[in-house]
Amino acid sequence: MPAVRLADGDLNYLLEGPAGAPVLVLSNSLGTDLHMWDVQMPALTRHFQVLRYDTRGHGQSLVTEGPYSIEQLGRDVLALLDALDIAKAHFCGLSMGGLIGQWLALNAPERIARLVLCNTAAKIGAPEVWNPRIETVLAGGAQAMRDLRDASISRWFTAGFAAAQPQQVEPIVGMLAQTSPEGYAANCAAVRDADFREQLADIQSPTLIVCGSLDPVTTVEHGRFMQQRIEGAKLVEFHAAHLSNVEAGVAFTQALLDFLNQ
Ligand SMILES: O=C(O)CC1=CCC(=O)O1
Repeated sequence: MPAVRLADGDLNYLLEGPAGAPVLVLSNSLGTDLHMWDVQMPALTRHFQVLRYDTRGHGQSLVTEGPYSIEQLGRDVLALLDALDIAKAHFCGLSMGGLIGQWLALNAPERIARLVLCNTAAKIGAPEVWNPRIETVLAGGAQAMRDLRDASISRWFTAGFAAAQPQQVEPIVGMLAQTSPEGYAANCAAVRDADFREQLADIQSPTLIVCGSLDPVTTVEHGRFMQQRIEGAKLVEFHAAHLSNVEAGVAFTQALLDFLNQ
């Protein structure tokens, strides 16, 4: 797979779709990789050059010493755009990817055309959630990553979807088992430390907020909080848990296309 050389390692990416089409960047959630977007790709690449990448600490990308920060992960995206000579792009991020999207829209607004914030919040969870998880994976390594499986499935998918669609669920949870414990812990710290609640009103990019009505992590209320503060933001809600792009696949992709093609 292609990679861009950063100062401290290689960032893995895929760029697919017709040359000359507008660029859409897709940013993964914690414990997944760029293949979390596979279900969206056939439809999106009819309209866009889709640039998806493995966030630092995930997939085939560099794993450097943690803790990371959302600013660091946002600067990785800017380095990726610079390396590929992309001046401006649409950005769609889910959960941690949505935190990266908020940082980019606030700190590099000239690079972001339209912004899609999926299953995310201005602040996700509390240190009491993140610190024990960080300690557990750093102490337990690969086995601890495998042990996250059941709890992760129950946050990421509704019970009905997980039971009915194992062929969709298994590849995603497989990404978690493949994630470096050090990378995962470093990204948990980035999520723990991010808080955009006081800055949301400064976001100027046209914004779509996507929520899962059964998301136990980043709730519809978190989505409405963002919508109330980002001028003109639209909100759509799907019957889904945290990974709404997988669980509500077709409807999610259509909402994304409707918004980006406006
Ligand atoms: O804890 C989870 O697995 C859900 C989550 C929080 C941030 C993120 O990207 O995913």
